[in-house]
Amino acid sequence: MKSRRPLKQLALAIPDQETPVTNFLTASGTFQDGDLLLNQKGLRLISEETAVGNQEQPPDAKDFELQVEDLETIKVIGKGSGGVVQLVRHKWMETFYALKGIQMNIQEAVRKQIVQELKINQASQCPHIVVCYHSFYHNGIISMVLEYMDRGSLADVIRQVKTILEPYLAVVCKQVLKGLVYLHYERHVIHRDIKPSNLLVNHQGEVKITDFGVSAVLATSMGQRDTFVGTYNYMSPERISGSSYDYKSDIWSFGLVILECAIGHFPYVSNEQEGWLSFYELLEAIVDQPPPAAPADQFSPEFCAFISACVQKDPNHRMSALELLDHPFIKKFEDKDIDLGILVGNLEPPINFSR
Ligand SMILES: Nc1ncnc2c1ncn2[C@@H]1O[C@H](COP(=O)(O)OP(=O)(O)OP(=O)(O)O)[C@@H](O)[C@H]1O
Repeated sequence: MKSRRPLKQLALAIPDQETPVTNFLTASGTFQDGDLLLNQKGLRLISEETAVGNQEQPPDAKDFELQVEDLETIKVIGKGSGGVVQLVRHKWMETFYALKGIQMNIQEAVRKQIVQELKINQASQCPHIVVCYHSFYHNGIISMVLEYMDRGSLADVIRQVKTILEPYLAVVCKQVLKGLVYLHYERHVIHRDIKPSNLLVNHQGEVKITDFGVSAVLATSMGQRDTFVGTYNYMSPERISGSSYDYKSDIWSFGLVILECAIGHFPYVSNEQEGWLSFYELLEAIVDQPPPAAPADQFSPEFCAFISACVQKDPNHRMSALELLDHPFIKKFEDKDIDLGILVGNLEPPINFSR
C-alpha cells in the first residue's frame, strides 16, 4: 500500500514591495490594471494609451463607445448663444470632455436631421480640429461631447494676456491655417463662423478650430442657406452684402481674429471717439470702408503684409490657407522653436459665463 506523501506546502506570498492600492484603484471605485478596467458595471479592455491617469490624450472614439450616462458634470465652463458648455468626466475612464448643448426652437425632425449630419462631420482626422466624440439629441437639446481644451478659447486668452506677441501669433496662425487647409481642401467645407471663441487652446499650446460643421449644418438643415445665429463681427464683406462666397470668406474672419489678438481689441472702431460702432455702422464699415490694417509702427512688415493678405475686400485678392502657410510671416518663426505652451500654460482655465 502506497504511503501518502504529504502535499507540498502552498506558498501564498505577499510581494516584497507592496503595491499601493491607489495604483490600481481609482477615485471612482474603478479597478484598473494595464488594459483591464473593472467597476460595478463589469469588465472592459482598454488600450494602454487610454488608461486612467493618462489625461494628455482622451481615448479614441474607436477604442470604446462613449455612453452619455457614463458622463458626470463637473461645472459649467462656457456659455454661447445656443446654450451652455459643461466640463464633464467619464466615470469609467476618468477623462474629461466638454459637453456643449445647443437649444433650438425648431421641429424635432429637423433637430434629428442635424444630429445625423453632425455625426457624419464628427469623423475629423486633423490634429487642428477639436474632436467631436459623440453627438445626440435629448429633450429638445442637441448635445456634442467634445475634446476638452483646458485653456478655453482665444477670446479667453486675450482677456487675460491683453495682446499676443508676433512670435506666438505665428505659432497660433500656423495651427489654425493647418486646420483651415484640412476643412477647405480635404473636407471641402467653409467653416462660416471663425471667431476668437471658436479657436480653442490647451495647456500644451495646441490651437484647434471648433464648431466645425455646426453652422454649415444649421444653415443647410434648416432649409435657409444663410440662417445665422451668432456674431456678424467677423463676417466677410461679400457675405454681408449677400454675394456668393467661398472658402476665402473664412480667411477674412481669420485675418480679423489674428489682428484682434495683436492689437488687443476688435479692429473696427469708430474714427471720431475711438468708440465701438453700432451694428449697422459696423456692417457698413466692413462693406464700404477700406479694410483694417496692422499699424506699421508697431508691427513687423511681414506681419502687416500677412494681415493685409487675409483681409483683402475682394476675395479673389485674398490668399488661400495653403498660400498663407508659406507666407514670410509664418516662415520667419518656423525654426525658432517657439512654445505657445509657455504663454498659455500658466493662464487660469476659464470659467466663462459672460458673452
Ligand atoms: N471643447 C471645449 N473645451 C473647453 N472649453 C470650451 C469648449 N467649447 C467651448 N468652450 C468654452 O465655452 C465657451 C462658449 O462656447 P460656445 O461654442 O457655446 O459659444 P461661443 O462660440 O462663445 O458663441 P456662439 O454660441 O455664438 O458660437 C467658449 O468661449 C469656451 O470658453
